[in-house]
Amino acid sequence: MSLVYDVDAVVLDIEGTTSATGFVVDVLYPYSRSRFGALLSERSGDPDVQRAVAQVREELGDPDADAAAVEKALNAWLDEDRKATPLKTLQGIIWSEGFARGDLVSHFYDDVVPQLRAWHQAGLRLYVYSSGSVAAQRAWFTNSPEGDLTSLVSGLYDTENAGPKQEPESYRRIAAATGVAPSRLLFLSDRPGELDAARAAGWHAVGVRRPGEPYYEQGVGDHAQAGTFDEITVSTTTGTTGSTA
Ligand SMILES: CSCCC(=O)C(=O)COP(=O)(O)O
Ligand SMILES: [Mg+2]
Repeated sequence: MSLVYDVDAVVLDIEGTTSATGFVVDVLYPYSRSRFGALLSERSGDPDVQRAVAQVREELGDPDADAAAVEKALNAWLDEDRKATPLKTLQGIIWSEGFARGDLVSHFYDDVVPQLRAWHQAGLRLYVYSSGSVAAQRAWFTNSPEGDLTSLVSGLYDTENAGPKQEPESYRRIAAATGVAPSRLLFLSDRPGELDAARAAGWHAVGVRRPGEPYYEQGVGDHAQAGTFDEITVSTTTGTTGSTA
């Protein structure tokens, strides 16, 4: 099936779409798991840590949960791969420091970076909307195997600044923030619930189905689908580029 879109911006999911879930789960998750304890005990005065800990306590329904209980909850959510905002905030702090230190280098599928460069060159704006925190996204694009890609990206959205990925309102919020009309936005994701929410907000949506990814067998419902970014032709009749990531 030929996938051709005239839009002004492409919004990218990361895990399962630009990048392998296996890499996130096998490399990034253990990296954060082994560092939650130190973060909670040594950086409890950091405002981002404080905010995330308050959110964990709220989710637990226990305002007095101590550091051990908070760490236990974070590890349980990691085991379930639950995309809880405070978990993602704390992971983002740990990962961005790991990327800056040179412990970590991100992963992109081979077809992704050439296509992002081509779309950017053609005048399309590129945005990211991921459950991973904005700090994690910035580190991810800064520390790619192909060097710093942040100049390709015009903005970063996560569940904290935009809201849950399966709710149409989050996509309306992103459209308003970018100033791009919903009908001029294309969302690429591996998860049908996210594609449904984007479409309900008036966006174009394409499901990316890569063999070996968790949602590959389930498919993307009645959404248009692509196996790689090469299969998606995107052009813009009105767009201009810019990078604010
Ligand atoms: C650089 S973000 C790391 C991946 C991650 O933690 C995550 O939750 C990604 O979820 P997505 O919404 O991109 O599928
Ligand atoms: Mg995903």
